[in-house]
Amino acid sequence: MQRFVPGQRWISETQGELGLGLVVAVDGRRVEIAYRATGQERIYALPEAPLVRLELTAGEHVRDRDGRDLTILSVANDAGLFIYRCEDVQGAVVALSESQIDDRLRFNRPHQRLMSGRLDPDHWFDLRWRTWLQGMREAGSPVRGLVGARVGLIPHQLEIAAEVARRDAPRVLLADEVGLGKTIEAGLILHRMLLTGRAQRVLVITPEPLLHQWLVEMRRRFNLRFALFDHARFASISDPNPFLADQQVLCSLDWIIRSAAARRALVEGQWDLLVVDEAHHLDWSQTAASPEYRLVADLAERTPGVLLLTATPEQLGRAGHFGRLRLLDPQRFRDYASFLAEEADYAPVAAAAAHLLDGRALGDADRTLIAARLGDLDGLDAETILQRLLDRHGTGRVMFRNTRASIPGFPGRDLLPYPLPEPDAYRAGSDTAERLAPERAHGPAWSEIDPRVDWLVELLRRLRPEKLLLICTAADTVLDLRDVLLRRAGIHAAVFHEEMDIRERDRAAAYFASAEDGTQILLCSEIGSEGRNFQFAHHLVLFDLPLDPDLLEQRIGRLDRIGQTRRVQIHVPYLAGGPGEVLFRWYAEGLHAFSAICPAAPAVYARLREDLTAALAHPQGADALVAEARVLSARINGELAAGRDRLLELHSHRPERSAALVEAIERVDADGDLADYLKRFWDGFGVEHESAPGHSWVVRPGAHMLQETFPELPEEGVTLTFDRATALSHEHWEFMTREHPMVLAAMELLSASDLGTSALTIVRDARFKRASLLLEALYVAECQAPSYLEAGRFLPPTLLRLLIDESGANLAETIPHDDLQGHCLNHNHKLARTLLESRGERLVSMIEFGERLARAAVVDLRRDATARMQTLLGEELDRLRALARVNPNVRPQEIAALEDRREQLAQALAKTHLRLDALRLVVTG
Ligand SMILES: Nc1ncnc2c1ncn2[C@@H]1O[C@H](COP(=O)(O)OP(=O)(O)OP(=O)(O)O)[C@@H](O)[C@H]1O
Repeated sequence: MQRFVPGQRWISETQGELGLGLVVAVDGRRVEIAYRATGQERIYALPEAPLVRLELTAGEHVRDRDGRDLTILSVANDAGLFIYRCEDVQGAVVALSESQIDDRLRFNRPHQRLMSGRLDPDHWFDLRWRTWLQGMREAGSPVRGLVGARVGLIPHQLEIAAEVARRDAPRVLLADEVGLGKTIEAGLILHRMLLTGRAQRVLVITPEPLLHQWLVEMRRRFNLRFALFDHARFASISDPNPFLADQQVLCSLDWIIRSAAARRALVEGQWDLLVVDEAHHLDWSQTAASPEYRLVADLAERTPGVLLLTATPEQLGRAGHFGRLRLLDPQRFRDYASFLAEEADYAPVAAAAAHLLDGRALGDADRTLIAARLGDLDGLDAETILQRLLDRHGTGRVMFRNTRASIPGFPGRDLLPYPLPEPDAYRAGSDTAERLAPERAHGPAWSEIDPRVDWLVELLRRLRPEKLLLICTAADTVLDLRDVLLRRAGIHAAVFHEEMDIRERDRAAAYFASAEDGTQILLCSEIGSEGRNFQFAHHLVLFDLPLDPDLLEQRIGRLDRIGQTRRVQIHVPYLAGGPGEVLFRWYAEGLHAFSAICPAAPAVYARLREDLTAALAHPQGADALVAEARVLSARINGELAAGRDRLLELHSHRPERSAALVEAIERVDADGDLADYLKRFWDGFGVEHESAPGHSWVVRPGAHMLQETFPELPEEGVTLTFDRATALSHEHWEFMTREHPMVLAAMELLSASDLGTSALTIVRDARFKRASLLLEALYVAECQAPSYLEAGRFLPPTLLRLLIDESGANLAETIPHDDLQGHCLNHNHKLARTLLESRGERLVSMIEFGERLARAAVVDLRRDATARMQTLLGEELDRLRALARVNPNVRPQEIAALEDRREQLAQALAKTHLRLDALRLVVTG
């Protein structure tokens, strides 16, 4: 009789699908086994329990409960438990008690199963084969991580994501203009990095009003479930560092700054990737840095990957911009004065490059200017010169900025000004600030005399039922407006301001968004002007105007963003004759900032700030101010358009590259294989599925499921679609791609199980000799390496299919898997046994033939993968080294990391090993 000891691992002889069992209790007559992978428990009577002990030997591969891949070096016995001495992928030696072995261990030994007559239906063997093919396709795909997101294929976003995610520890500033999809770009980058294992611990920090939107976007578009940390959650986790309890964390900068304990824990959070949204709030000057800045600097110092997001990188001036770049690379951006000098030095070169961009030849002066940077230009075509300039461009490698001008599809915007009489009470005795914001200077009674109130009531009536978003500076104005609208006109308004908590704000935004019973208007304080998505509305009311032009653009960007279907109507009421009119004219006639983005606005504002202040105080100076602003902004816009911004844009989006990405994703989308594959899967597991209207499927647990649950399938079922366009218009349906968690988990479930690892089929086909044997063997070559190395790029788990005949020849090339359809013998145990016993010896030698062939094939695979890796990383290294000589943006650590990566990959690929995954004996006749 076997001696059972708690902690030992056993396998059911008759129900292998239960998975790997763990002895949890034993007495003289019974043993209790828990099968944790399938959530089952069984009690067996002793002594005849139908169980086989799991005994691994040196050289075998195993995974522990923490997911570490280990190779067994030797085995010892400690009071009835096997203790395996193992080596992990980094070469460290560890001891592994058998009780700690991953419950989902693949303990299948296909030849033993086959020989002992434990057979599965053919369709499982078939599904195993298809699963490996799917996995190989995914692992080797150049668009891995970009396919599974529920996003439209917008070229500039895909290119930025592919470029950034490719880098070792990317540290970049994503600075596309407002509403062009920075959140989507960040999501794509982290989706790809998570999927390939390059990142596991991700921290996203946003301003508080954007928390929920991020949470929802990550879940809905990328299937990423972030844990939203606030004070309550932090306090409820008793771990020494509560952040370590979750891998993907979202929290607000506001909360972190308030809580010293949370700040300490956050900095110790061991993140792989840090994302900071609305990063222009991180204030820095040469003499001081804000607490927010200092916190992010601490985090950025300890985190390999950093993405900073801002639509208005220079909102708080050039120094602040430099400060943010410094967070990304403190060595490169060490000194503000040299940064400014370098930038100034660069402008004429970039202006010269603009000639090339326009297809014009370089004049002598421009040629000399560029040659001074690039060396001899003889023999170089325009494309090469531009390429080199891009590589050496000042902030090129760390900053990406796309502008609306380069992205088609925005419907445009119209300005609708409304001059209104300024009440006498506002004019008398008020200073400029008070006249500019009378609603804040005159107490709650302001709404009784302010003409903007009646105007608003009238506008709402006229536009009903169209929705309006109103933005003003202060929460008090929002509250006063809400009251007066209700009192005077019976209009209910939703409000959104900083004194509401996050749930109240989200509720208000949803109330406004609701098409059926939502409010017509949402009254927002400035807090609503950042990051939020309100593009379902087409009317924006600017109840007052901010002084900072970036803030104005943020406000307009709530509606003028991707997804807007109509021209945005910008309604601006202002009080005529006073500073309100001056400010309006400054934007409307000086900067033309309402009708389109004015890239020059921050620079013009910086230069004419004092003149603006003077004209606000003395409105008669407005004409001169507006004229000056018009000339200056035209000039600066012209310079920007002709000069370095076009280089930056080109660097941020190279159409030929992004077109290739779009095409590759479209090819994957169009491939119908996935639907067919999943249907087989669902059929096998007893999951019900039926097609439903509008390119959708309804999938739900069946009455006779193979196991209690199917991964990622809720009890009530789901509606899903394989079609991207449908998924975009039906956001509550699952978008099923090969990167969807259900697909990945199902594949993992099958390949980790025993299902389909041994089968026996009789195939009647005139092409084959009567009663001869063919052995279909599925081998998998696997390179076990730490996931950050992305060894799968060069050698994904690779399926080797062999079809061995009795003479030892491999017929796999001539007879494809799909040709071997027949009658499987899993229910005819008697015939199966007779066959296996009578042909046992032959079978053993066929297995040996197969083994030899597979080993030889692995040598080739290893060699080819290593050569591919050396070539690719060698080229990348050469390029980086060449670049580092001329562009200080290339960090020395980047080069060292790449060299190290190449070395580690070479070692890992050399250890690629072979595993027999499944066997099928085909009897022809
Ligand atoms: N590829 C895409 N497919 C579908 N929707 C998209 C795509 N890109 C962006 N959007 C939508 O367009 C809007 C703007 O995108 P996003 O919020 O990422 O822009 P942003 O640049 O971060 O904006 P802001 O500057 O306001 O912070 C969002 O509603 C987003 O969901």
